[in-house]
Amino acid sequence: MQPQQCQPHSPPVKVAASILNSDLAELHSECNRMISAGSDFLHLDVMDGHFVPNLTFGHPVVQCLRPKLPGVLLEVHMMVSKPRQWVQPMASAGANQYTFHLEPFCQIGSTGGGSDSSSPVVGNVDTEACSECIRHIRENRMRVGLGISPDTPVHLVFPFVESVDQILVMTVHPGFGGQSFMSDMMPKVKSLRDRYATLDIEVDGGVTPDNVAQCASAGANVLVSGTALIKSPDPAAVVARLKSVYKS
Ligand SMILES: O=C(CO)[C@@H](O)[C@H](O)COP(=O)(O)O
Ligand SMILES: [Fe+2]
Repeated sequence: MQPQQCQPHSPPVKVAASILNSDLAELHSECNRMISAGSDFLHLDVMDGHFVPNLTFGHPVVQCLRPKLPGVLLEVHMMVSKPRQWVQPMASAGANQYTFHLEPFCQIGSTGGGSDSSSPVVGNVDTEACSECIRHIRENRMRVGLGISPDTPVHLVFPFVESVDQILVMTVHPGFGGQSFMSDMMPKVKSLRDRYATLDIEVDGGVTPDNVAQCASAGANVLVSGTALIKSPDPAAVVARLKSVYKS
């Protein structure tokens, strides 16, 4: 595969394994398997059944995993309607990065799309409440990620970029692993990279070696991959293929 021309000066590529579709009965060993395969960190998808129509796990699971994964960065992807509520419990449990969504701080418009609150947003962001959540995450000594669902315009995160560590552009409608990658999210990624040369830009949902070139050329440098890694007989080869497009 020809090295993909990716954006100049982008920060280094990182692969985060999403364990959502792993054998949750063997979660600890699945996490170790993903780290041994070369994943840079773990992406734990927390869902509350309100923000998205699915329910997964919360801070008690993080608390159990933490001592068994020394030195591993744990990102919690908070697909929850009240992101501020879980900041302190997750920090106490040992999460290192708290990635929450903008949508709970927005006036949800009736613009079709999904029926849950992760569905389309027409704007009117409660800037102060979102900024306060960011401050609260910082006070709890975690890295800050801010995510947008597919129907949320990218410009809504611009006011927050300088105060967070990472912006997450969802490339599926949040709620489930194993969905198909949404290529039409790449203009959002490019719009962010064109403005913010050193920002960590994360893509999450359906990312595989078959579509990673699009992510690289748009400017994403943090790749969340779940099914493509978890279900592979050789996850190390998948990690290598994901990273290979970034080698100049
Ligand atoms: O947040 C989500 C889904 O809501 C993602 O983290 C997916 O769980 C990633 O899994 P794949 O789409 O790569 O299988
Ligand atoms: Fe996720």
